Amino acid sequence: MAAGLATGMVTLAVIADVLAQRANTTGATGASAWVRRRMVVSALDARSGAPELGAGEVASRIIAGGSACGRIIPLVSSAVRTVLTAIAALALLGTIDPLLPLVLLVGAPIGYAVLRPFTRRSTDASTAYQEAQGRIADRLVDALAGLRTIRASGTVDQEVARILSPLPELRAAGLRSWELQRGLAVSFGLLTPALHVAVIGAAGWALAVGRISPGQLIAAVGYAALALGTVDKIDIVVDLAGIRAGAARVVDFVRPIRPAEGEELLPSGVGEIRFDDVSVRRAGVTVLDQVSLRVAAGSTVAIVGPSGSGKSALTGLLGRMVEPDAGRVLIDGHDIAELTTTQLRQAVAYGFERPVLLGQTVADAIAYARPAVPAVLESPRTQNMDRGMDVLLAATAAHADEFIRRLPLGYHTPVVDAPLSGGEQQRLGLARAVAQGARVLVLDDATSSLDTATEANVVEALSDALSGRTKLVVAHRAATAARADRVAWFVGGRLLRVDTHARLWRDPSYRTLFSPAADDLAEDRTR
Ligand SMILES: Nc1ncnc2c1ncn2[C@@H]1O[C@H](COP(=O)(O)OP(=O)(O)OP(=O)(O)O)[C@@H](O)[C@H]1O
Repeated sequence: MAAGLATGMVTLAVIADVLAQRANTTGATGASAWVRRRMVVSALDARSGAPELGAGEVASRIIAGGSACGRIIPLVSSAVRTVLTAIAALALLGTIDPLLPLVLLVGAPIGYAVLRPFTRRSTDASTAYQEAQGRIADRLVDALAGLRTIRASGTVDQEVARILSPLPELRAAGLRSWELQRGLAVSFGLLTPALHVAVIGAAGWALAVGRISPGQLIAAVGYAALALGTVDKIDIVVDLAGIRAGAARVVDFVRPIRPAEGEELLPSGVGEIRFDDVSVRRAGVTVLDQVSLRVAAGSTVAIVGPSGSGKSALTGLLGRMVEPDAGRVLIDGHDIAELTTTQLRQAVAYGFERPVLLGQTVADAIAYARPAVPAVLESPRTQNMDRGMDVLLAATAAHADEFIRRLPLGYHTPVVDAPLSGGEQQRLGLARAVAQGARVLVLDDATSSLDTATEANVVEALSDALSGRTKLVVAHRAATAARADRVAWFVGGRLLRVDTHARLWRDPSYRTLFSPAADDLAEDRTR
């Protein structure tokens, strides 16, 4: 009976071995690809609610977390194989004399007592190691983003020291891991031969008293070696600690995304916006406090306020880049929390102060956020023609067409090869927002790099191209606020007043929001 059990166990171990080989190839790569994909989505999609981390930390979590999760399947199959082999060896020992496996099992509580603190401490050391790695990556990414400042300030050495300052923590965590592993190897290195000697002793005694034959003694020595061979697989436990640390950093990052995605289009609408009693709190700070604001369809509302008053938070709510802690945001009566990404992109377009241009060519960068027309409705050829026309019209509206045509390959110039000034980048960002064709346009300081004359031209051309669309414009220049139908004035996250620029201008504290040069211009316009 025990021999049958042992044969079954050995067979299972062989099957587990075969499965492990497969798991190593397909399962592991598939699992890490799946986890990395989920992490990338979480990193890019504001709706995931993933913690806001630095770019380097995100990259390091995606790399380490993905590989940790990919190692889980082979590790589990290897652990199963090891346990089955041990059980089979113990069963075979039992067929010789039931006393012999009992001698070996005496070592089990000792092994457990050594392993338990090891896994906890080793996981802590792996976490500390991965955190230090993330901090270094974060600082490096920051420094690369500010390369011009570092070079201009001549602070390369200082930056190198700052980037590498977590190195001692990294080293300490690495050393701690090695020390723990060494300690474990020593403990098991002593335990294994001690148990082997104990089994041989017990088998020798059994031979002496006539319980077993000399042949069985030789077999018992072999089975005991087989059972104890599994103890040598402590690298499984070491690996497990690293995987636990990496997986914890994945679980913390990957959250379910809501709502369900779909391609259903938003029913047509005029672009009325309503912020209903919206509050936003971040890190214990009230960024927006019970804000209620209605923006009539087709109108332009300027958002003004001192630095840090919540202007970007308010505009970020519309594109769900900022999630409200209380209240609702509605576009044409639809709660934006319920919209799919496609519907939201159909409804809201952004022009940023420092737009990042994504896409291969300049034309791609302009068409980047333009929703694709479902293929069933239009042929690829018509789609290409429409795209080309939309790009051209958008570039013209943003006063970008002229400088784009001067680029080496015009609209086909690769973005990386396009030498663009800050103002030109802003105009491409505006063109991208126009090409998106959304009913609501948010301009967050999107014309700040343009000189006053160019800004006036761009704004005029944009109002023609975007007439009828609702606009929310973060304004730092009085001239921009003066052009809006109404101005929403924010102070410390609260909406202080909503009125026309001309009426607000009578308030001296309102005038202090704008620079004196712009004041003169605005005053001229309001007269
Ligand atoms: N994720 C966050 N964690 C902590 N504080 C935040 C967060 N986001 C915004 N804040 C704080 O909320 C306040 C409002 O920020 P916001 O960017 O909306 O201001 P703003 O009016 O657009 O300022 P500026 O004109 O300088 O761009 C600031 O004090 C900012 O530090």
